Amino acid sequence: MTSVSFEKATRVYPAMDHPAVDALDLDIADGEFMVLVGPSGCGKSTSLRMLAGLEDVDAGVIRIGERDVTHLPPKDRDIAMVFQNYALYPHMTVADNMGFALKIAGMPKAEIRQKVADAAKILDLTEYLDRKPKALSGGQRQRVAMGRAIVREPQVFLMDEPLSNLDAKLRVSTRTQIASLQRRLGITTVYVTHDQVEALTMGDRVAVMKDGVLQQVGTPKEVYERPANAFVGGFIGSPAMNQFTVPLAPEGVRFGDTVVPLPREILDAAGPHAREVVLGVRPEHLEVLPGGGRTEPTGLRIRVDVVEELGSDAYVYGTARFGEDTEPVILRVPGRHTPDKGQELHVVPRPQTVHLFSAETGLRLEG
Ligand SMILES: Nc1ncnc2c1ncn2[C@@H]1O[C@H](COP(=O)(O)OP(=O)(O)OP(=O)(O)O)[C@@H](O)[C@H]1O
Repeated sequence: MTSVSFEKATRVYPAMDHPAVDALDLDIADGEFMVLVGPSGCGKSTSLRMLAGLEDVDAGVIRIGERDVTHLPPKDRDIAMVFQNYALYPHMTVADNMGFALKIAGMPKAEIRQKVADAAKILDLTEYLDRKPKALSGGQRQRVAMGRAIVREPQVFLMDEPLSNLDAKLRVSTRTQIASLQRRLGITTVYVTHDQVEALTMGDRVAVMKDGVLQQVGTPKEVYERPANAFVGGFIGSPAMNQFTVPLAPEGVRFGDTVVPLPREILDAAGPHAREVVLGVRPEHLEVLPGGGRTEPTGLRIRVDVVEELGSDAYVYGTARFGEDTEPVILRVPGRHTPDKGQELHVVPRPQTVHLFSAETGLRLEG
């Protein structure tokens, strides 16, 4: 059983006014693929480096399985790390790069050869074993870096943005390969990325961080469907969730000249003194009201600025007017109903799809 746990793990770099990682509590199960995700500077690499033993832990404890590894040197942790730049030795062949750690550990040559051959087969690298890294494509180099980690049969894989040097198309295919390889090998993996799409498509669970603080841990579906706060709501999902600060009405929230009704428990959760809340609506959950009817159109008025055709769907980038203010809005509409630039639309959120966050704390308001 190789679980990993961070227990109030903290790293404070000298000269920083807040911890780079602030009392991180995170349990990763045996065999789990956990993705740490967040914007640049949120502390995800520092968390991974603390787990690897490459960074001091100023407070708290880190465990791999039952072992307290907080102050163990990297070599005694039974981990293998895949770095962003792959860190391959240019003068060595692929086979020597992959077997290097085993050679240092004193493993007999025949055994090394066998392990390297097995890993090369899994990674489709057999025909490249005698080449030097410079004679490989970016994707092949990435696989050699993976191979070097696999041959060590570690208890835990650590990966820090391992796809960032690949072009967009290769990144998509490689992330599927890594995720299925991890599932086949069943080795507990901690993976760092700033790319939320990568996080959602690869992770069994994702841990979202901001400013050194863990915001939410959950399955991709959980963090997408029930973001714990406005930050997670805005960070997870592409294009981003629309967020509007709107006034509360007795039965719901005022959205343009329409009241969007909300269940009593959610309104109560906003608190007796709240006058405003943050309404989060994903682009696919804003419905365009039919125009040209006899009744006055209601909802929120939006002017269309840009339309991005995707074939089956289109993204509509517009501007909404809120009293004196204007706010950018993104809608996803079926391709056959694409509006024109400059057109005015009236939209309302589909019932049961809105997210409500406190205007003061940003926390999700629950019923
Ligand atoms: N060696 C260091 N000395 C001082 N500050 C550091 C050091 N390494 C990182 N930091 C700071 O700690 C914070 C967290 O950095 P970290 O590299 O963990 O973030 P990250 O989320 O991985 O970002 P990125 O995606 O840009 O790599 C940042 O504010 C960064 O500037």
